[in-house]
Amino acid sequence: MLVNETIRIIVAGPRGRMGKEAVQLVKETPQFELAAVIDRKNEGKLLSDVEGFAGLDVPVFTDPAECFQQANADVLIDLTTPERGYIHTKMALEYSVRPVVGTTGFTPEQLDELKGLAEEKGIGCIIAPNFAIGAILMMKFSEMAAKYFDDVEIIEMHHDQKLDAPSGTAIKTAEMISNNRKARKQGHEDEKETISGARGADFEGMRIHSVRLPGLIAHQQVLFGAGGQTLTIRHDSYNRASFMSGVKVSVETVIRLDTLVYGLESILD
Ligand SMILES: NC(=O)C1=CN([C@@H]2O[C@H](COP(=O)(O)OP(=O)(O)OC[C@H]3O[C@@H](n4cnc5c(N)ncnc54)[C@H](OP(=O)(O)O)[C@@H]3O)[C@@H](O)[C@H]2O)C=CC1
Ligand SMILES: O=C(O)C1=N[C@H](C(=O)O)C[C@H](O)C1
Repeated sequence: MLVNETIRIIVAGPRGRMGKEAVQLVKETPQFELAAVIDRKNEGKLLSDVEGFAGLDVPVFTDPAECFQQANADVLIDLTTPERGYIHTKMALEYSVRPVVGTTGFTPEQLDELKGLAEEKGIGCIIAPNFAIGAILMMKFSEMAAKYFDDVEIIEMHHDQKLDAPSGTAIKTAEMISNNRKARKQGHEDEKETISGARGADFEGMRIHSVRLPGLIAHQQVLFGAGGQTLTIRHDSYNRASFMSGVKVSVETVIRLDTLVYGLESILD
């Protein structure tokens, strides 16, 4: 694909909190064109017939296979649920539509399978647990800090409509920290939970705590501790527009990849 060509995009989950922002991003970006949407409701309608999408005369598909066959799209942006997102991503690759996936909650086995499929097809796929630049820096700084601090706990805080826990960002942060940290049980060797779950999820001996409250959007603190000091690295998303510059870069980048990239840290300069 030539650099200045229009990129035709399918958005899956257009009525969702992130999907609405993604549709808006596609609408306002001159090089992007909305080709169709995948929505479990409104089959056969135009998106412009759905409340909140005036002027967007693109078809709504419930069946993703039909959508990929008919929409002549270059890229899928998926912002749905772990189960649907995996199905959509796999199917998009099978139809040679490049996925940009914000949906979290995929298993390591699913990620491996999708990577294999992208490579078999020789096309790009980006799966990004967090599109916000500040969150990517938080993860990178945490990876750096782990060279100097052996003990770390992650506290992620989200709105109470979130389906997956821990968040995709928290898992990715733990994975990046583990590049510089040896797996090791933290805390007292004899510690006991008197209420189950008190110490959070266990990732190679470091703990991840998930907070869910109305009023929150997406927040994370990475706490490092050593003798006589702590270091706190924190990121906050106060709205969902904060994720959209990362979605835009991902769409522009996925076109020229021939493999699956998991996390935006490797494609940002
Ligand atoms: N990578 C990143 O930077 C970010 C990622 N996310 C992730 O994005 C995903 C979406 O988040 P969010 O927008 O808050 O969630 P929402 O619940 O607001 O939106 C999800 C959308 O998916 C649709 N959907 C649900 N089930 C199905 C199905 N079976 N078939 C087709 N569509 C379906 C919903 O439709 P309906 O309304 O009918 O239920 C809805 O439109 C989550 O996985 C979240 O973790 C979120 C923020 C940032
Ligand atoms: O569901 C959300 O809202 C978010 N999900 C992503 C995650 O699981 O990390 C990204 C961000 O934290 C918002």
